[in-house]
Amino acid sequence: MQEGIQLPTIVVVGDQSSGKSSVLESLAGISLPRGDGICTRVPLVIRLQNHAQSDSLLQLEYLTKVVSTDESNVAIAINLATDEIAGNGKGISHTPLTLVVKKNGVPDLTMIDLPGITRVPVHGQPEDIYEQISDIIMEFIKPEESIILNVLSATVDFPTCESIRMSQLVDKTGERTLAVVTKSDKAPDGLHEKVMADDVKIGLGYVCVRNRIGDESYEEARMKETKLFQAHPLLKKIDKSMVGVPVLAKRLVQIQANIISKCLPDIVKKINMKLNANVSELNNLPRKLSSVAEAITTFMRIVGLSRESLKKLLVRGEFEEYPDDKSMHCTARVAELLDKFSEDIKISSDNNSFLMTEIEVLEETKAIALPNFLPRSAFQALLHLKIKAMAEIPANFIAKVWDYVETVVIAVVVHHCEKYPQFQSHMTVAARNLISSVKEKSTERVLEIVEMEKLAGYTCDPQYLAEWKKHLAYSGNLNQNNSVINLGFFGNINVSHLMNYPIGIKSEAFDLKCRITAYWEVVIKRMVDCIALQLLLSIQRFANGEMEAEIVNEVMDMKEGGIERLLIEMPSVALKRERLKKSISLLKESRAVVAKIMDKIAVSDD
Ligand SMILES: Nc1nc2c(ncn2[C@@H]2O[C@H](COP(=O)(O)OP(=O)(O)OP(=O)(O)O)[C@@H](O)[C@H]2O)c(=O)[nH]1
Repeated sequence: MQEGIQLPTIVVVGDQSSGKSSVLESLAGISLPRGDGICTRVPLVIRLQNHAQSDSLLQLEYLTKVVSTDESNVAIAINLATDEIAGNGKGISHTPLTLVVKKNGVPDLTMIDLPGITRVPVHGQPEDIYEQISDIIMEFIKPEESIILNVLSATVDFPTCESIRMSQLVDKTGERTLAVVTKSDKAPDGLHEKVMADDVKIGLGYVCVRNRIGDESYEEARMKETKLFQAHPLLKKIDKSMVGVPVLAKRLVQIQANIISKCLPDIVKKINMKLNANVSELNNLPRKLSSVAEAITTFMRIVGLSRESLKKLLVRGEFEEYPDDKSMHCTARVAELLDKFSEDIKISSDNNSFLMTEIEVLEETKAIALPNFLPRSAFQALLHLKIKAMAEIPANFIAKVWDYVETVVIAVVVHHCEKYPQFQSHMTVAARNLISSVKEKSTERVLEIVEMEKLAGYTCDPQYLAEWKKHLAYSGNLNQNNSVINLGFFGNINVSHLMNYPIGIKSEAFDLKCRITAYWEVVIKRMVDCIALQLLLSIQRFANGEMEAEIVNEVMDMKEGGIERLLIEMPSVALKRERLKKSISLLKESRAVVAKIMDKIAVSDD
């Protein structure tokens, strides 16, 4: 039950003061707290065990305590324990109190006494006392394994009993409900008829009793009970199989044996399930490291595994460790980022009207010189403008790539540290530090590449001259008077805004445009190739060794306590391990006990 496995139990329910505790007292032959107000304020589990010695042994178990007591003090001890669990007032609690009674002659029974149901709160009780008690009762009578012992006072009309209404909610046909009618001595009139009519559908039948009254001894009470049902003119009509505490004890032992044997296979299944779940949870718990040597070996193994995974993902493009997680397929994702980068550079252009930027540049670079020479500085100025327009794109691309690599590295590290969370934070810190410095270096190199392009227009690629000539071939069309003219590579262009410019300026500007256009193609290709190779190199260096070295430095850092600090386990994990170990040993023990019982049943069935 401690492990949340429902065991078959006999749950005693009844309206307030119906005589529940008195019935249990009669069965156990010991005094329990009795009274006319609310007495039972917490679930009281009474475990009766017949034992051979004449001395009885009584023990109370609650919260984390085990308290020994004896027959004369048990009622007081129960009241004190109840006060401790539910407070001194009239409050109630779900926390159970267990009373173990080992006594000669008692039936082997385990029963749970629950607070009596009352609609009206008595002085000092919370307004919602009915709901609180109903909740407790429902919790215990709902499981199919529970047998409901419904205690009804002979003095009341059974259909009006709250306890009947509640047990009917969970056991409509009454097949797991047994009724005990108390106070038969107080209301003998019509009792025979009442139990025979069975208006409230009690599947397991009725047993009428007369409990101990006042200071009577149990023996005295039993004798008076026997006499009552034998001699009373009205009560003697009730069948003898339906009267008296001894009959009740016998019926309960029988019912308990039946439900236990019916529920055992299911209980075994539940124990096994719980056991398996706990064992696998224990196996999955972070491992405990007991020595520095073990910590170093484990650490180096994790570092090695992480490096291997990163090489596969970042360099070799092998994704068998993450077949379904596309975000971890790095070579492909980085290639996509590179494609996007190359697109972004290509579309970065100025917003001026056709040829206007070139004309403005020519205006500003004119000098006292021959007119048919294109000034070199004009091309240079135009090149600078183009580079300025795209200057941020390469650095942003590098940042994006390394941010992405960081998420992959962290995921890999976290995965390999799953069972050793004490390594995780150190490794992720090291990875982040390293990536940030690699990112910085990488950005510097890329900015250098951009800077280089500003130095001078140069290429040995023959494509430049070929493309320039191809574009320039349409230069003659600038002489046309049409507002839209065909300019080959540039398409059909509306040139009405150029009408007032002399043809010489227009031709020079177009020549400049053809040159820069042909050259820009070369620049983009060169830049993308160069940045891509540079990136590949830094990723490779990172995956091949830099990362490992950084992590080892971070973890071995003597100032921070070195590798020893990894031996310290998280308290929550240690607690969980302890709890699981305890639970596993308890479940194994229970499994052995249940197996023994089932063997006994099998033998007796044979
Ligand atoms: N005459 C007579 N009185 C009884 C009998 N059974 C119980 N009583 C009395 O009825 C009163 C209530 O009995 P309890 O056993 O305390 O009832 P309970 O249902 O356990 O009470 P709560 O747990 O407080 O709801 C006590 O004073 C008992 O002595 C009986 O068979 N005959």
